[in-house]
Amino acid sequence: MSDAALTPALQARSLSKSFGTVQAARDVSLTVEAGETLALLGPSGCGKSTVLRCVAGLEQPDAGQVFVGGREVTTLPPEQRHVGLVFQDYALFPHLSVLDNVAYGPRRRGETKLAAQARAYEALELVALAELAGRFPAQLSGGQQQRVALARALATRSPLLLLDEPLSNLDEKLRAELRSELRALFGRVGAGVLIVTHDQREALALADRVAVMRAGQIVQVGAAREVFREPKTAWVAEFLGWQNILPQAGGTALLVPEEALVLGAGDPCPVVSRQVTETGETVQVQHSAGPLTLHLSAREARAAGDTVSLKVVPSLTRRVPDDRR
Ligand SMILES: Nc1ncnc2c1ncn2[C@@H]1O[C@H](COP(=O)(O)OP(=O)(O)OP(=O)(O)O)[C@@H](O)[C@H]1O
Repeated sequence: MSDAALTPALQARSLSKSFGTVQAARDVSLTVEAGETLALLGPSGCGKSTVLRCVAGLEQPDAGQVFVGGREVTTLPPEQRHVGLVFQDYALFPHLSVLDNVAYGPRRRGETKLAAQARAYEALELVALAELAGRFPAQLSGGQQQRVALARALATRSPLLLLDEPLSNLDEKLRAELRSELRALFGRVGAGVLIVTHDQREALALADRVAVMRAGQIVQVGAAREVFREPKTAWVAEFLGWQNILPQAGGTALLVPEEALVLGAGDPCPVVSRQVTETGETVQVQHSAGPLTLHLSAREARAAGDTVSLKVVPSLTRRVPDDRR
């Protein structure tokens, strides 16, 4: 492996940033390896965009350092950092063709018109839009415009791509389509990708690793599946969509995954509420361990009456600190 492949695409070291009395980022450190996608995931206002903006050079951190491809860029302006940016409002130039929108960056950095356009074509091919190169932004769908914005970032050939909620302006169908396209695209491009999102599904679908942020700090980082399967605290579990988090004595909580629930065994538990879903029903039952939510198939739902026999397999549950307040 070459040195370039070993050098991380991004290293952020102990970044802190305050706005007045709001500490938007507190001692945030993260690494994005070359070819890796890391999702920065957290609720609205937790500081995700602030971290991204400090990395991009759109915000100057109060403390900490930023290295892109091994080069320190902490005090450099955005255009000298060699990063590709894609933001929520991916504002394309309306008066330029798709090709010229994508060629704009390379052109500004001094490439000849021909070289810049060749590079733009290459980037448009990566996002499967080369045949629309002659159109103007107003003649494209929202999803196509978003792909042009991506192509524009790809045309920079930066070792690091920064994406802030890149799919948030699209409808659900397009989001689902682009999600799977993006993952394949990131794989082909080989750049490191830092993607900011508050959408758990997006993080799981797109990222190799996930860093969960809360109130300016990273509270858990790891392989995406591992973080979703093994949240370290009750707050992280709740944020990631876990439904069965039972408060316990001593400031802890019991995490009960669905696979720890065995239907048809154990005590009969009263059904407290039930809701029809696409695949069956979601029911809440009162178990001796506490209230539990479970998803029943249509057949199981038909068999369930006012009570459901339910056993919790203790070895599949986990006790974690309850830090939700
Ligand atoms: N330029 C600014 N001036 C003042 N406060 C700011 C500024 N930018 C961000 N903040 C504050 O810093 C905190 C973190 O904001 P940030 O935009 O980084 O959060 P976020 O996690 O990206 O949120 P969202 O998902 O809603 O975009 C918030 O309390 C926000 O109000």
